[in-house]
Amino acid sequence: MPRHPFQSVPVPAHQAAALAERGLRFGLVDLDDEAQCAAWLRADLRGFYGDDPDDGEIADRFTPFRDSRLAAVWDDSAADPATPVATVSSWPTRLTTPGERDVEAWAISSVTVAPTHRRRGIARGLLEAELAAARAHGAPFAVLTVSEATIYGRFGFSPAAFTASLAIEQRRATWTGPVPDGRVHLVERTALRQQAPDIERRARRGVPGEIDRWPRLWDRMFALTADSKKDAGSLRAVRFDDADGEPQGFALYRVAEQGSDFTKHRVTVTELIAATPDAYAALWRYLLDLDLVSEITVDLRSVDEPLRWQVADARAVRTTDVTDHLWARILDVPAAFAARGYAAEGSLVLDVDDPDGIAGGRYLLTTDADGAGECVPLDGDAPAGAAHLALDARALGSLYLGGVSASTFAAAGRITEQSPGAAVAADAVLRSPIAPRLSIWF
Ligand SMILES: CC(=O)SCCNC(=O)CCNC(=O)[C@H](O)C(C)(C)COP(=O)(O)OP(=O)(O)OC[C@H]1O[C@@H](n2cnc3c(N)ncnc32)[C@H](O)[C@@H]1OP(=O)(O)O
Repeated sequence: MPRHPFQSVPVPAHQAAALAERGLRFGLVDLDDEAQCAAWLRADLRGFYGDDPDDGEIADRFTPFRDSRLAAVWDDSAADPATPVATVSSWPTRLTTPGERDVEAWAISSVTVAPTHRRRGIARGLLEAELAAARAHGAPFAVLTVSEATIYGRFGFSPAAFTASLAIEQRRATWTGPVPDGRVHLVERTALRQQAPDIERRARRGVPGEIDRWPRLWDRMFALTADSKKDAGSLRAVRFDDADGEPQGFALYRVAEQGSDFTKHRVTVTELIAATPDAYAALWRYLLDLDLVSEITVDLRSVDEPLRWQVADARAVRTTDVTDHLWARILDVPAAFAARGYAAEGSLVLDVDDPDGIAGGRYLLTTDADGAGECVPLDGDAPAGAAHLALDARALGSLYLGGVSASTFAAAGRITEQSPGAAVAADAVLRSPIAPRLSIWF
């Protein structure tokens, strides 16, 4: 039985009919049909070149999908008709927005089309059906993380939050930041697993771009799932408790030897989550003080890490990669803009072009000095004094979390100022003091 109503939102009849004309069956996976679920999982893993799971692994690996809506395309004329030739999964999630707010978003994942069936418009059918399902559910956004940056723009998605990978030359990175009260404890990872979601919930309130994590993701992060247990031995866990003994942050890391020189271990930080600046400082200081270490690497960090400003030699914290990570597709402009906070009082008119006919129109966004905003469709002319911009739905999706400036987009020719100085005025209103970031793949 589906556990949630959204899992039964059907695929649109016209999409199913279009694929049926090509001899393909498009529909939802029956979550009560174990064989169908197993075949869907195998097709999904195959699509990403993952190992084919053995029968004993299937139930465990399928666990998170029990809370998702799963759709598939089957080709009854294929040699193995039971295994889908295309897969997609989706679920509603909370997306953190500027001003410590959040909005519902429709997360899309597991988009695969079998190599034998590619470039015939099947993924287009899946994506258009997902956007229809998201709207039927009432989500103002659809979000995803991408394997390639060239696929999803055509469906109205655009990068909205970014991540950085860091390589830290540990001996040059002498700690000069604060030394907070409280203690870092080496802890047992299964106990920390229970505390981690609460710490993360508090930590992510201030970080636009984060979405809900799910239980199996946590289990995997702590090497507690069948497929991650083999790596459990090398995983180290530390927790920071504040002066009152309250857990406020934790880090997970692995230490590996580099050849025969025992002074040059490499530390890979797999997670560092801090609900307070003290926890952040204490955990980084702990890592930078580890003995016998030459390098610390970490992925999926903010593009604007305070750490850079907490070490003696800022060049010891090297950014090795910056990439788009969360892609967003705006579906309901008034609902989306009512669900974030604003940096300043202002009045913006947005002329939004959306070739898919989803989010287009003229909107008036009015924000007050307390950071609240109201966004309504506007029939007439822009009010006097309002900053007036014309842009497409993708540009709007990128601006939404405050991670890309309107001025940069104006300079890039991606938005047009309809009133002088409109981009700078929009930046004053839309900017986020915390760089948007998403710290997981989904
Ligand atoms: C959210 C996620 O799950 S991200 C993961 C995406 N999946 C993967 O990377 C797994 C490996 N790749 C695949 O499974 C498939 O190649 C997919 C899903 C990327 C594309 O599936 P297809 O059925 O071949 O795509 P389809 O034929 O519907 O193409 C739709 C459009 O995207 C374009 N397109 C498809 N694949 C790509 C690509 N890799 N790069 C750029 N454009 C692409 C097509 O040209 C087409 O453009 P148009 O409709 O504007 O003319």
